[in-house]
Amino acid sequence: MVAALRLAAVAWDSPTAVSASRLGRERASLCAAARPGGQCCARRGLVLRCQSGGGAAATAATLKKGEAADAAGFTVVMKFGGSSVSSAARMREMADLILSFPEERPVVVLSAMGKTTNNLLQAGEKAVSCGAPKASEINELAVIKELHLRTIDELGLDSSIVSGFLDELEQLLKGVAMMKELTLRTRDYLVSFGECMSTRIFAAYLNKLGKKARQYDAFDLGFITTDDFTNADILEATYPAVAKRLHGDWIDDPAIPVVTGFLGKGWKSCAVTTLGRGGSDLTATTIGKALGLREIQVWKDVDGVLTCDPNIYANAVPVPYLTFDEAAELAYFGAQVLHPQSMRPAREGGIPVRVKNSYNRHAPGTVITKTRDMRKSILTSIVLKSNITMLDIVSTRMLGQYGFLAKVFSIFEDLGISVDSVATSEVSISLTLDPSKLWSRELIQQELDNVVEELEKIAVVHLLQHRSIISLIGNVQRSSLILEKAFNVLRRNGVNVQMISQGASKVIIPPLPKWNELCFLHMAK
Ligand SMILES: Nc1ncnc2c1ncn2[C@@H]1O[C@H](COP(=O)(O)OP(=O)(O)O)[C@@H](O)[C@H]1O
Ligand SMILES: N[C@@H](CC(=O)OP(=O)(O)O)C(=O)O
Repeated sequence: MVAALRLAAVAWDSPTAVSASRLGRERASLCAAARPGGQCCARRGLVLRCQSGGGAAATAATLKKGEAADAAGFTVVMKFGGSSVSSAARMREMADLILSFPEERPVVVLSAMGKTTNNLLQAGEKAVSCGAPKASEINELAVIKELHLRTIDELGLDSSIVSGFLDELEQLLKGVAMMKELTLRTRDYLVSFGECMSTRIFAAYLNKLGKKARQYDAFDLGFITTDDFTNADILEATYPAVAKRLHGDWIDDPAIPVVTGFLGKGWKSCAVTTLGRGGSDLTATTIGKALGLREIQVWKDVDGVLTCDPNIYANAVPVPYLTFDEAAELAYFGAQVLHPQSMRPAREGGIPVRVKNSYNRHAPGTVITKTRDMRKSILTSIVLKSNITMLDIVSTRMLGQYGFLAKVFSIFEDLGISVDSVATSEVSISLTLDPSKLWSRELIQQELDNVVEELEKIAVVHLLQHRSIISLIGNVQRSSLILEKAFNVLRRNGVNVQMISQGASKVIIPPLPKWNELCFLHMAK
């Protein structure tokens, strides 16, 4: 069972018309890419080379589990997050870690170094208002340059591996400053520099160590996505395309693939897309499914998935086993440790996911599989999601019950806003909104105003902001025990629950308003 406490969700998005094509043409340039044998590959500008129908070489069938290991020699995906590749020292350790498993034939997936993605986003925000002459002086740009050049230097590599990217990045920020806007599309292109650089550095370093490696940009490898910039979904064509390319390259010239996490190519726009924050986990599980590998390893900076966020409760301990459903609920309801969509390919491919600590490689970590023995399990994990927006919608009975529910959800569909958790009675609905679908602060209020205005045509609406959701993920067979304990704690702490729901997956409990008024307690299996 899973339980979650939600207080309030706030997120925003800018549907600003994409007007980056000129910028794209201006910025499209060729940058050196570290490849075995010193070859260079072309880096795309905002618009990538596109194939008809978005199918992108999707001719091979996805390999069944185990087939790829025989055919191409790959056995596992090893994904290293930003904290695992944050410096030259960390990159050395990760190379050593990979080489310490000589029996494995890994596909390596990397995130951007350290906080690079955050720095790129901040640099972009600053560029919008700083004016073109000042764009080169943005502090985050200097931090990014310094980190990558220092890493290259400390690893004894050639600065040309990243210098083209750094020049292009500066140009791009000047372009943003000139345009005075940062569209979602440009934002994705901007953050792609992080993964493009980290993978090139790491592949070059492995090559320097004599371990043949080949760098891949996911958007060239076959990751085809929807055109939902900043939060794109992976399309089915990705699996056969990725399998065909990795397999074919291995047969031609065996080398460890080092793939950019987080990135894809929009099937209509052919532009760089990103899979949402933390999306490299999804890249890893997608490759695992595409190649039918034995295991997907996700290397983090903690000893696996913990009983709760260690930043909230320092004594959190690792959870040894989870099911895909539990892990997905946990991630969806706010645990930062895994990307919410990342379990789907692993579940579909039946490939175990192991969450490991790159700072403590011998710790067993968490193994995530389809099923597990739940007999001794009570409460597995607690997740907090803050800054939740909640709506209480009470029917004015102008429509019948069916008509009322249908109308409410069609309003959300029309406005493109995702609903997170729902509790209903005959004449009312309480629901929380998914913050990840909303991006810009101004727009969120505008969008909320639109929702409320539409809903008020058929209902009395109360908008509650700055709520939180506590999700309790646990054994639904023990739900009464879990809820008894949870409510005792909440009562003792003066927290009033405003909404309760249990996920259909039967692994979660949910949200609360401010800390002393729980708006919703969600429970899932
Ligand atoms: N339930 C949880 N279990 C483990 N880590 C959690 C949990 N909730 C939040 N976290 C945070 O997630 C971080 C690990 O994920 P992440 O930052 O994505 O690592 P990386 O960037 O290296 O992939 C931890 O450092 C921890 O602070
Ligand atoms: N670099 C991206 C993608 C990612 O997955 O990062 P990490 O693995 O460090 O969470 C981000 O920061 O969102």
